[in-house]
Amino acid sequence: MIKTLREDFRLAMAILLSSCAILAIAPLAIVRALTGEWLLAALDTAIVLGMGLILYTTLRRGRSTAANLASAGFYTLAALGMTYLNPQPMIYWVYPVAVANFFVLSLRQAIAINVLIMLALTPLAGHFAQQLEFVDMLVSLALVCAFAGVFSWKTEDQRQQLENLAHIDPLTGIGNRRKLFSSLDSQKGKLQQSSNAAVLLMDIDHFKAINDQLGHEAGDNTLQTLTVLLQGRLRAGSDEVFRYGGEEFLILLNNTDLQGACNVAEHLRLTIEEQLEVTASFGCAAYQHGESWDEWIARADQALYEAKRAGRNCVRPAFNTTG
Ligand SMILES: Nc1nc2c(ncn2[C@@H]2O[C@H](COP(=O)(O)OP(=O)(O)OP(=O)(O)O)[C@@H](O)[C@H]2O)c(=O)[nH]1
Repeated sequence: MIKTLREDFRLAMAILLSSCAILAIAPLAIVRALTGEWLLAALDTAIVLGMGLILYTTLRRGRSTAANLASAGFYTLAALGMTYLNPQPMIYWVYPVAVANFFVLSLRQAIAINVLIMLALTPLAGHFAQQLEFVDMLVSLALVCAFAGVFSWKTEDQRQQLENLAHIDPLTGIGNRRKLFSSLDSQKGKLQQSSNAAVLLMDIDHFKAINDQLGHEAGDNTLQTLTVLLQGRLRAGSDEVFRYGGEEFLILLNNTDLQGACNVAEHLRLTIEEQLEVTASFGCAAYQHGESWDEWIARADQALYEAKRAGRNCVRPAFNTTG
């Protein structure tokens, strides 16, 4: 869960906001009950319970999109409800809510929900002593939304750039080892349920000789050409290729058993031999129920080692260690 929170900024924000809202509103509910403001006290209690429920389900599921929409919708409606009951002081709750929407929802969703908030506030114009006061409130709310929107858009843009830097290999433009593990984690349920996925670990043969004889740039070009070739031969949408190490690539094949994986590897091996000036060795391993990602890849690595030992330019399967 801690890892998910570190990686999912919006989920972390939703959890932080719900926790803060509960801590801030619970004492208000008690004070209002003690001073006899029963309606507001009941509404505060409903908000605390609702936020508590959302917090609990968000923490249990660890997924952001639906939980974030639910929590944003809930606290927005709560703030509007409070404002309708007691417009003058309660309208100040609309400001943090409008800002929070930009950090919990996508930019479009936040803009849409904040426009709806402004529209929902217009019937309250009559509660202000002067019309200008109400216009002031709407304009200041729009300004706060504009600043929060630009800030959250910029933050999201920078977060995306950082994520790309951390996950994409700059030479080949495909995912690196970190991206592989985050991709495996995101498909965890599917992979572990179907137990029908395989990895190919592929290593170029005698790659050092290419660097030594033709230069590092020629070596780089080979890696780029090979990447394009691999991408062109795999099933778009279901297979993924990652740069696992220097001249080592990992191919993740969904809905593929060991025999199918070996067939794909053999096809790739022949294509590389025909079209490039290098050859490659392959180790294949089908996912074995209950094993960790590291154990799965280690079996493919052992099979690759056997392919190298057998003379290179060949494919070797990793047999299951159980059953
Ligand atoms: N040009 C280039 N070379 C790289 C890159 N990353 C790793 N290498 C080189 O890849 C070579 C790998 O060499 P080795 O591990 O000895 O393997 P090999 O020569 O392919 O031999 P076998 O794997 O046993 O067939 C090293 O010379 C690395 O410097 C890269 O990004 N670009």
